[in-house]
Amino acid sequence: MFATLHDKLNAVFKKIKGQAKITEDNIKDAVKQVRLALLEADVNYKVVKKFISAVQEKALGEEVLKSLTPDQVFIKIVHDELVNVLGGDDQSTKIKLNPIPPTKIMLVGLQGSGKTTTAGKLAKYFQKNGKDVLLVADDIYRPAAIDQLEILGKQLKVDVFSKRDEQDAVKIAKEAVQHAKSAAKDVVIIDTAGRLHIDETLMEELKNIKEAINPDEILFVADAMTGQDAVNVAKTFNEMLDITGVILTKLDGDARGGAALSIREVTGKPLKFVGTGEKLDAFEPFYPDRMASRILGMGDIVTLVEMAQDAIEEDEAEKLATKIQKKGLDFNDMLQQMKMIKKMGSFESILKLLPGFSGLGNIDVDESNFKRIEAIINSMTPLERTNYKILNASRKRRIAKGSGTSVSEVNKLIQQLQQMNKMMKKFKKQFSGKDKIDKNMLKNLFR
Ligand SMILES: Nc1nc2c(ncn2[C@@H]2O[C@H](COP(=O)(O)OP(=O)(O)OP(=O)(O)O)[C@@H](O)[C@H]2O)c(=O)[nH]1
Repeated sequence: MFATLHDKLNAVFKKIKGQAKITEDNIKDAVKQVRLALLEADVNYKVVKKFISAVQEKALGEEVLKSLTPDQVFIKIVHDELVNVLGGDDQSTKIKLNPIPPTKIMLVGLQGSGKTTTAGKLAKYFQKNGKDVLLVADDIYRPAAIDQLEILGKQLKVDVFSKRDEQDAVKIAKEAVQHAKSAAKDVVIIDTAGRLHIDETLMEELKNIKEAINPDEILFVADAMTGQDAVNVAKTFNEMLDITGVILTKLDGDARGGAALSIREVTGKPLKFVGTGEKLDAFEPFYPDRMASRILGMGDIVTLVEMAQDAIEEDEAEKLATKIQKKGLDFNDMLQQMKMIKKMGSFESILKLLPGFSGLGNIDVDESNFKRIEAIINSMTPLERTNYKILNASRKRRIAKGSGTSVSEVNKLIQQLQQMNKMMKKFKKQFSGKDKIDKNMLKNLFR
C-alpha cells in the first residue's frame, strides 16, 4: 500500500537528516520534493497545492529551523498535514446507527468497483459488532450480481433479500426495508446496480431509490486503482446523490495513493472504510491518523492491537499470559499462538502493520512454514512439548521423521522457542508492576 509514495517521502526525510545545518533553502528544497512525490502518487493538483502551502508555511516558521531536531519536526509537519488531508479527527468517518432500526445503507458505484464484495464485508463488520444484517440485491440488470450476493450471504449466514422477477429497483428497495423492519433487522445494506460509466438512467434510478427509502448512509464505493478517475466519479455521484461517505477498495493493489489522498478534499465527504483484499475480512474502518502513519512507514500498531483483540478471546489470551508468566513458553503455547495469529488474517497483512515493514512493497511470506512448524510440534510427545530440554539427538531424529522435516529444522524451532522466552523476559521487565498494557506502551516497545 502506497509503497512508492512512502519511498519518495522517506528519501526526502533522509536527505534533510543528512544536512549538517538546516537552512531555509534546504527546507524549500524538501518541500519541493514532497510536492513532486505527491504529484507522482497521482494526488489531485489542487489538493497538492493546498497541502504544500500548509507544509511550507509551518516548516518555514520558527518551528523547524530553531528546533533541536529539525528533521523530526519536519516529518511531524508532513504527517500532520497528511492526517489533515485524509480527514483530520473528524468523527464523520464513523457510521452512525439509526436509533430506530434498521439503519439503511445504500452502496453505489461503478461496475467492478467492488460494490458487491464490499456489501459482504460491511455485513461481516456489523455482524462482528453484534448486529443482525439484511443484504439486499437491488441490481435488476445483472442476475449474476444477485447470485454473487446470495453466495456471500450463505458464507456469512446473513439473510439476502432478492426478487429475480421484479424489474423495478425502487420497489425492491422499499419491500426490502419493509422486510427488514418486520424481521427486526438492525442494518439493511442495499447493493445497487453498477454501470461502466455514469449514465442518466442509472442516476435517476439511484435518486428514486434514495427518495423512496431515505437511507441513513449513501456510500460511494470506489476502486483506488483507478486513481483520479475514482475521484472524479465520486464528485459526480456526490453532486447527484449527496453521498454521505466513500469506501475505497483495492488499496492492497499497487494504487499509488492519489485517490485516498484526494477524495476527501475534492468531494468534501469522508472516507469511511477501506478494502485491502478480496477476502471478506480484508476490510478496515478508516482512521486518518493511522493511514498517515502507514504512508510514512511508522506502522500501525493500534490497528494491529485491535485485530488481535478481535481475533483472540480475552479469556484465552489472559490464561496464556498467566501461564507464560509462571512457567515460561513451551511448544503448546507456540502452537496456540500460531492459531491466534492465523485467526488475525494473513501473516503478510499483519507484518505490514509493523513499523518499518509498511514500505517494503510486497512481502513474500511463505505461509507453508507455519504448516511445517505445526507438523514438528504435532510429532512431539506431550512431555516433549512441555519440556524441550529433554529433546536429545534420537528424539529430534524421530520428530524430524514423523513430521517430514529435518533435524536442523527441529533445532531451529527449539532455538526460536528459546529466543521467544528471552523476549518474554524482556517484556516482563518492561511491564512489571503495570496491571494493564495499553496501546501507547506497545507503541513505545516497537520504537
Ligand atoms: N484486491 C482486491 N480486490 C477486491 C477488493 N474489493 C473487491 N475486489 C475484487 O474486485 C472485483 C469486483 O468486485 P465486485 O464486488 O464484483 O464488484 P461490483 O462493483 O459489485 O461489480 P458489479 O456487480 O459488476 O457492479 C472482484 O474480483 C473482487 O474480488 C479489494 O479490496 N482488494
